[in-house]
Amino acid sequence: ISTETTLAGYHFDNCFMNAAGVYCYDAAELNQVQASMAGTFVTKSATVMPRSGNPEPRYQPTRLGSINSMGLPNEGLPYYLDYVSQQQKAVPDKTYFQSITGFNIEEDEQLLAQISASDFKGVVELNLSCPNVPGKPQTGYDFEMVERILTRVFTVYHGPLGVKLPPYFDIVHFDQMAAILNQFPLAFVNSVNSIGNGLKIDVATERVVIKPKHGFGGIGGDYIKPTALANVHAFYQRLNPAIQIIGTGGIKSGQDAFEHILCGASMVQVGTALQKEGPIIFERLTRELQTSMAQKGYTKLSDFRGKLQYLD
Ligand SMILES: CC(C)(C)CCc1c(C(=O)O)[nH]c(=O)[nH]c1=O
Repeated sequence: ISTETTLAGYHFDNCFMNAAGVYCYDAAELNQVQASMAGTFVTKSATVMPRSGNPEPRYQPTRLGSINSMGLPNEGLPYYLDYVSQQQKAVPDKTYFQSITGFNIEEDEQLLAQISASDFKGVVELNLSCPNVPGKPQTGYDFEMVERILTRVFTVYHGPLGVKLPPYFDIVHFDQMAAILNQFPLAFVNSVNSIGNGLKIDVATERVVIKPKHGFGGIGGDYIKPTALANVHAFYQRLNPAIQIIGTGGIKSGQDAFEHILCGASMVQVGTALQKEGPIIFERLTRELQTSMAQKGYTKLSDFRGKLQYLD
């Protein structure tokens, strides 16, 4: 029974990997994912300049998941390009993901130009949950901006590239976003990023639990699995089949991964549960997915990928 997969034309021995932002800030963290049973890793979203991010506490685990307002702390794109370049030489038979996010179109273009000028041979994940013009919603919720960014991106960058999307909650938004995404030669769409601006309260102290943004932060974990599955399946139903889906959100068991793949995912990313359990989790998740598959007589992911059935 194999949990291998193919994405952007590359083969991966395992369909599990980290979600950007988790266990991917620096070499110390990335080495642990690289040494684990994960099929590959994605770096923390890199920006033009290194960033220290928001004041702590900025991440808190909760009983059912997590809340974070990290503020994009990262070492800057050159640091990650150097690390990936080392890994491409040390472990050449794997393909790596570089996440990036600019604060405007010019920065996106600058980041992609840096990647083109490097020896990077992997896959780019453009994080569209980044802030935009003040007073406007995050990029992923500003549809005209998404179209402008992707038009520019595919004019300047010609390697395999996908986008990390925030969750959508309205069928018309699935339709509108799919109509935009289908215009571009995207390798993949990764749904979902955390559900934005949730609030976790410590009732004993009657206080919020993270410092930035008066305690408001992105929500991950069990809370977001139904939304994640819906976004994965909505885009799987609507996108050109050449655009594959990465499923992220609420995966803490092999069964959760099975559900994402049943909805159409070709790769699954783990955030909150990885943060809690560490990279050893990939052994448990792989074993549990294989068990789910065995119980149903499946031997490979394509036996059931996207085969969610309806009641009609
Ligand atoms: C939320 C942003 C800081 C604008 C982007 C980076 C990011 C962060 C973060 O660095 O706070 N956290 C998430 O859960 N998802 C993200 O995409």
